Amino acid sequence: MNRPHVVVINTGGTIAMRASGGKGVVPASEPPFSALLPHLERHARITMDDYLNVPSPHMTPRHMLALAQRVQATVRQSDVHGVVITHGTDTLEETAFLLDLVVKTDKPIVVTGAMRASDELGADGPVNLLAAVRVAAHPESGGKGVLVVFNDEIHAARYVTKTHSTNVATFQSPQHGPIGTVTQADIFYHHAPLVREHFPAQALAENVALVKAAAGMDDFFLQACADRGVDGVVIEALGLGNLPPAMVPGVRRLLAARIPVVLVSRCYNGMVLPVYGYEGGGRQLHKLGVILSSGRLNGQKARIKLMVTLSLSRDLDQLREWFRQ
Ligand SMILES: NC(=O)C[C@H](N)C(=O)O
Repeated sequence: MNRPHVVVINTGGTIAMRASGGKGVVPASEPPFSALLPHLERHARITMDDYLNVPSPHMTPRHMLALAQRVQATVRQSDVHGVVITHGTDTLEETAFLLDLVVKTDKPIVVTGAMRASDELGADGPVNLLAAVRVAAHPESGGKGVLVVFNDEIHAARYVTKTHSTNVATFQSPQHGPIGTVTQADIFYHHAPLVREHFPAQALAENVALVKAAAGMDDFFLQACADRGVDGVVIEALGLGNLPPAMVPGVRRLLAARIPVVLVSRCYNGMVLPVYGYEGGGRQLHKLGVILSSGRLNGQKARIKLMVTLSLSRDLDQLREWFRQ
């Protein structure tokens, strides 16, 4: 049988950690995947690429961009059918979304990980890796953007988020649900994401801050962003895109310094819109020049998108257009 060639790029995370050494859960000296190879090889010809072995809180935008370049080079190889990336779950959605924005290909790119260390009872890494390889090898997995496979579900990188700090069903797409299901027999897609974007970023504007709004907050963090001269700021605003009035002076200062400010909602469903006209309301912020991200991205993903897009343009109208999706 001519099996598809799938390259597995390992970057670390709990899937590659051990819990039993008395030091807490820490990276294993070697990714523990060799015992799984016979199972994976039933579905694809596997090449293992042990690229990094870091906890995902140690991942930086620089690591993510270097990974994107590695994935791009891998999918350029004509004999490669798809790529699987193993990754820590804490920042998995950020890496997956960056790959979604930057890598240009219709070949399947699948990101997975685990919630339990490799030597824990009920470790979910092996079954997640097997499912990810099966998805990457499947003929219907191409052209859907970067996929996140976890707990037998297939999610679009754009919409998936880590929702639980311990549960193996942590990855969910709150607004749209999974796009497919992995079963013992086959893989089934239910729908496909309509929004796909590509930004040919060669570098990132790394200095983008993420600030969360809460009742009664003032502009302390926004002033600190202006003092530091950050590249941009994403604010997780209240509801439909509103801020406490005491945050507005900080917003004005950032905009006067031509530092782009992007607004998303701290609600995990819905979007921000220029509706409320009161002080700090989304309509006022929009008029001031704040970019309202109508694309339903959460804060951490909007931050990744601003890092990517700012590397291509600092024009506010252009950025506003890009943040419509
Ligand atoms: N489940 C995990 O992978 C969490 C871990 N802290 C990481 O992101 O590396």
